[in-house]
Amino acid sequence: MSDFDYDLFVIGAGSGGVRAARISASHGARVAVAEEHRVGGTCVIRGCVPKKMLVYGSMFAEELGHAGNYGWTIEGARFDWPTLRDFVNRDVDRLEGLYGKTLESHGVEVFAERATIAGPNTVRLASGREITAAHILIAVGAWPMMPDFPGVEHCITSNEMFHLDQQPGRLMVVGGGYIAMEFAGIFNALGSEVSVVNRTDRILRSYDAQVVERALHIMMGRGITFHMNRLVQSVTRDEEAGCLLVDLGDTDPIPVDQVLIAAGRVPNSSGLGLENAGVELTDNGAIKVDAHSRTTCPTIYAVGDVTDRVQLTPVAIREGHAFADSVFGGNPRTVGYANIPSAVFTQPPLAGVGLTEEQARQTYGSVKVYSSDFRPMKNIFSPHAERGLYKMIVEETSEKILGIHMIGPEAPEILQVAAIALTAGLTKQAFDDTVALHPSMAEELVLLK
Ligand SMILES: Cc1cc2nc3c(=O)[nH]c(=O)nc-3n(C[C@H](O)[C@H](O)[C@H](O)COP(=O)(O)OP(=O)(O)OC[C@H]3O[C@@H](n4cnc5c(N)ncnc54)[C@H](O)[C@@H]3O)c2cc1C
Ligand SMILES: NC(=O)c1ccc[n+]([C@@H]2O[C@H](COP(=O)([O-])OP(=O)(O)OC[C@H]3O[C@@H](n4cnc5c(N)ncnc54)[C@H](O)[C@@H]3O)[C@@H](O)[C@H]2O)c1
Repeated sequence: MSDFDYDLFVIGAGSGGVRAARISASHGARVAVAEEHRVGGTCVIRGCVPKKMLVYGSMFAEELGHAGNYGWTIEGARFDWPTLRDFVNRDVDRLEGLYGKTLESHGVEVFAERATIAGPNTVRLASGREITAAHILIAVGAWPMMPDFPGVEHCITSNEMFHLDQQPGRLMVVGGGYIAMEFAGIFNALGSEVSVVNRTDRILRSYDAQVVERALHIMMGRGITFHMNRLVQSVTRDEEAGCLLVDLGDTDPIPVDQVLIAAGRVPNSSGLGLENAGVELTDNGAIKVDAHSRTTCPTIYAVGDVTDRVQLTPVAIREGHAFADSVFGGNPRTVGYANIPSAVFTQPPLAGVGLTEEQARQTYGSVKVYSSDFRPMKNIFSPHAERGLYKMIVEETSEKILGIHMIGPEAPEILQVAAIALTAGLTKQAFDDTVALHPSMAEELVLLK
């Protein structure tokens, strides 16, 4: 029995922290967790899960819009934001309960308050109580970055989007990344007038340029307005008109009802008392870690968004699991960051794994690109004549697959399975040898030319 109160104290009960706590406990460690907000963290409470549910809710608009072509008459269809919002938030409550139960059933003690580092083996709770642990894991996530312009206090972040009293009639989204595009898609589908302000002429920078070009074309076709190469100069509240006025510098101020800032998320590392244990930060405020997620203090580890390696839930979970296996399971291991699949849940969604065409050309000089540009059967009945695009980038001689990128209905579902091909190091031939499943959209992947 050690002299410490616990073998492990986890700060933050989000994706990384909950997994690390549960697995460490199952390896026999005595574990406690502090959570200052709600168990589940960003993904469950105000990220992936409620976001995806809003996407599902908003997709009814399109289905209902072309249901008539399939012979359905739907009378009196109308959308009510509070109903969707409350439904989603009830499910978030349910999931929060399940996460809490999982921790409880593994014997993990939960402190529902903020914790900071008081020393290499000591945390201090907001109540003032100090607790000691042989190891401390920092899993406090990231927080929305707010740009510095006059009136930014009138703007909201993705955190507030899940609790809006009313659906904004006019929504302006600032940023061109995942969060910006997903919320633009949701509220466009729900009938809001949506505009996007992006500081460059490129959105979704980490995705394949040709796929992104298609996404942009489709989003504009669906009525989203893009103000490219612009920065918000100021936001003022027009009390009389009951709206916000956004100044982009070169036009008359644009009246909107809400401004969503989606300009990236910064590691949640400030005010954590890291200096009390010699835990160092990188230049952008991320906690410095080695391949085993160990910080510059040997007893303190960090996983997930606070380390700013890849800000995705499955990555935080893997890092938390590898930490627990390494420190308490007698199985030291690291996380592989190659070929992480990801998706943007726009409408239609896009998804990708491996190198984009530009990255592959930069790395290999010359590569082969196979593609399929097709009209999904589902869209034949739709008012949108939108086309899907699938791309496979392969090494020139061996035809080993370097990347797969796609836009079209259900792209994330299809890409998750296709990503296995990169992990397994397959070549294009393996796809050619696979019989098509007809009629499906996924069959385009084994018919690429
Ligand atoms: C709108 C949105 C949509 C997203 N969609 C996706 C998606 O579709 N797919 C995907 O893979 N990823 C998505 N993400 C990213 C994903 O949510 C994060 O990568 C993931 O949650 C990171 O997990 P984490 O454990 O590092 O931190 P978090 O899940 O953020 O957990 C950190 C926890 O620590 C708590 N905390 C912070 N400081 C303290 C303290 N001092 N004391 C006690 N508790 C503290 C916080 O309250 C929080 O609960 C999305 C994010 C957002 C914002
Ligand atoms: N589907 C998913 O997997 C998903 C969904 C949402 C979020 N996430 C994760 O959360 C992270 C954060 O999402 P995000 O969309 O906030 O970040 P992001 O990094 O994807 O995009 C940030 C955007 O903000 C712009 N920007 C930066 N500074 C700005 C400024 N001062 N003014 C105006 N624009 C500015 C950038 O050019 C970029 O377009 C993502 O990196 C991602 O890993 C994932």
